[in-house]
This record gives sequence, structure tokens and C-alpha cells, in this order.
Amino acid sequence: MHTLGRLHLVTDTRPGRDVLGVVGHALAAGFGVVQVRPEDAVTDREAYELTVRVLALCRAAGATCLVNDRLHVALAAGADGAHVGADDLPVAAARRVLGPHAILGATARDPVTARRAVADGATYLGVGPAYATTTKTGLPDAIGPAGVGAVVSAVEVPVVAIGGVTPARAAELFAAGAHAVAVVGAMSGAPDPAAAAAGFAAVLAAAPPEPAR
Ligand SMILES: Cc1ncc(COP(=O)(O)OP(=O)(O)O)c(N)n1
Ligand SMILES: Cc1ncsc1CCOP(=O)(O)O
Ligand SMILES: [Mg+2]
Repeated sequence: MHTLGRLHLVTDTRPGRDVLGVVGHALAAGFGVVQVRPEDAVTDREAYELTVRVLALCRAAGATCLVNDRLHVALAAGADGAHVGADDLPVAAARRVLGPHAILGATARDPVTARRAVADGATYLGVGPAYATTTKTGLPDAIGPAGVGAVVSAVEVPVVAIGGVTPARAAELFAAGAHAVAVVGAMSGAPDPAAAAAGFAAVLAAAPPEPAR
């Protein structure tokens, strides 16, 4: 049984978004992980200050706090770990920076990349885009639940499906074997983030139990 939470909120720091408000609604509904994902235009100082605030909310809720890309911000703030992808530090280098105990996520869209990331020290994999997304540009085509399931079958670590995730799609992804789903727009763009968070929590509560691994 994996201990990593099964609902991940990835922050949306685009202008006009209520980052901390959305984090609060997610944590109140039972999201177990918040990934701080500052836009490139966000300075390191701003990213650090946001991470410190998100981390405090996570600690109060018993949730895990991760930082996307910026390992130095994760370390400086005392976050639980970080996430890297193809344009970031290689997984093995990120593991050296973070040390042996931190949570380290790596992006993988196929079984070969997934196995290599695990061998290099990833403790979970972010897999997608599962569905088309409007939040990140330049991505390859969506891989769908079947593509997520192919990675699940290739590795022992938790697979976190990302990209276009809504509550209805989360159900499909859990059924395909994803341990968790990561959500940006369906939370940050929701007219009622508390209701959106409750929708994800209800889907998780109805998900079939994970097979012992
Ligand atoms: C859980 C999760 N999965 C994938 C990603 C994407 O990371 P990356 O490919 O490095 O892209 P950016 O998020 O850095 O734009 C993620 N952040 N989280
Ligand atoms: C960072 C990232 N990597 C793959 S899809 C994605 C963004 C997902 O955002 P959304 O949940 O709004 O589709
Ligand atoms: Mg990245």
C-alpha cells in the first residue's frame, strides 16, 4: 500500500488566481498532497514565500507539500520533496540534491522512461497528459487511461495521473490503476472550489481499493 496521498492539488499561480484559498478548500476536503508549481515568471523569493505559506497549511492538515522544478526552494522551505520533468534536473541529480529520504516525483509518459526514472531515484511518477489540458502548452497528445495504465503495469511506485483531470475522469484513472490524480484547472478555475474539491473526494471514496503491491 502506497502512503502518498491520492488527491494532489497543483497550484495555479497565474494572475488572478486565489492560490491559498484553493489550497485551503482542497485540504479541507481531504487532498493529501499540494504541489507548489510557480509559473516561470514568479521569482525565487515569491516561490519561497508561497511555499512557506502552503507548507504551513499542509502541516496543519497533515498533508504533504511538494515543490515543482525548484529544488532549492523545496529545501530552503523544508518541504517534503519535489517534482522534476524533462526540462529540469535529471532524476538522479535531483535525488542527490534532495538526499535519500525526500519524496521525488518525475514525469514519465511511457514505460521505458518510467522504469529509468524509478531506477534513478523517483519515488512516484507524474504521468500524462492523461487528457487534453489548457494549463500547459507544448505537450504531446493525451495518453488516456490506457496510457496511464501501461505505466502502472511497468513500475512498483505510485503513478499520479495529470492533465485535464476532472472528477469524472478521475474515476476512470483510478480504475486504470492510477494511485492518485493531480489537478490544476478543475480546482483553480472552478466557480466553487469547495464543491469541486468535494467532488474529487467523493470519487476517491468510491474508487475500488488498490491491489496490494
Ligand atoms: C504530478 C505531476 N506530474 C507531472 C508534472 C509535470 O512536470 P514537468 O513535466 O516538469 O512540467 P512542469 O510542471 O514543470 O511544467 C507535474 N508538475 N506534476
Ligand atoms: C503540469 C502538467 N503536466 C502535464 S498536464 C499538466 C497541467 C495539468 O493541468 P490541468 O489539471 O489544468 O489540465
Ligand atoms: Mg518541470
